[in-house]
Amino acid sequence: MAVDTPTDAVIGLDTVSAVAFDMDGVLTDTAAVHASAWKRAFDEFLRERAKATGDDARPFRLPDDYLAYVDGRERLDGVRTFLRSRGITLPEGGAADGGPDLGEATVASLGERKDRLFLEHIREFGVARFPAALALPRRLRAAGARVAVVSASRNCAALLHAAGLEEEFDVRVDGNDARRIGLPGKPDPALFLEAARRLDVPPERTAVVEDALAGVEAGRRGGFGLVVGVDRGHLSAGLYHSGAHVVVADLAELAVTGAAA
Ligand SMILES: O=P(O)(O)OC[C@H]1O[C@@H](O)[C@H](O)[C@@H](O)[C@@H]1O
Repeated sequence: MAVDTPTDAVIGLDTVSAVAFDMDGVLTDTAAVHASAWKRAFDEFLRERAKATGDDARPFRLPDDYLAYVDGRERLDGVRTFLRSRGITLPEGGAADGGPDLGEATVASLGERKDRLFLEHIREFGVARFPAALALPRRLRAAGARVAVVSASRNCAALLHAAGLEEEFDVRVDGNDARRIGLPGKPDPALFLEAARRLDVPPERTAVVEDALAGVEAGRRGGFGLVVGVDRGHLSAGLYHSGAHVVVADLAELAVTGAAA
């Protein structure tokens, strides 16, 4: 992806009139919770597999494996993409498939194991939102812009509720919609395009705000008017490389100018 000259950290409502926000790592402080649940699920599987086959048991690396193969992707797509990076293919399995037993390990059972670990953590510790996660959508709506939340997660509605953000968006497109309507996950732009369609604003007049490389790539491939990368770690160069027009460390850095028609 070509790297443009970075633009200012400004959402100008003369050029865009809607903003689509990713959730995990952008609005809610949950990217690290996903990452550690993935690590526990994959490491257990890799250890068991190595015991049985003598194969490579290198653990899931944080943050590299998470950022490259799992972050922003739909749950089962994350399982497949990481396993592929280790040359491992598993049967798909199904909803009733479970059990951490090596003989029964499937794409679905690994995804379910991770989801159990993720939800255990959320139940125990709750969901924190970033301070500007409330202020920025409110500021945008007050200026006449429409706002959406777009997440690969099937837990999106529950997390928005737990973070006190469920009333703050005009439109939500999440992992359950993706499954129901058959939309491909990020880095495909389908989820963001669906949000723009529901907002009734063309992509070129919609901004995307994303922390994941796959999500930034989706925004750029979808022809969105402004793609903002949110760098919560040391990912700035990667976000620009994936197509971000501008990268900020937090939503609070984004200024809003003008008013939507
Ligand atoms: O397993 P869930 O809650 O449906 O989430 C799917 C994915 O959702 C994304 O938002 C996260 O970046 C990923 O880490 C996560 O795996």
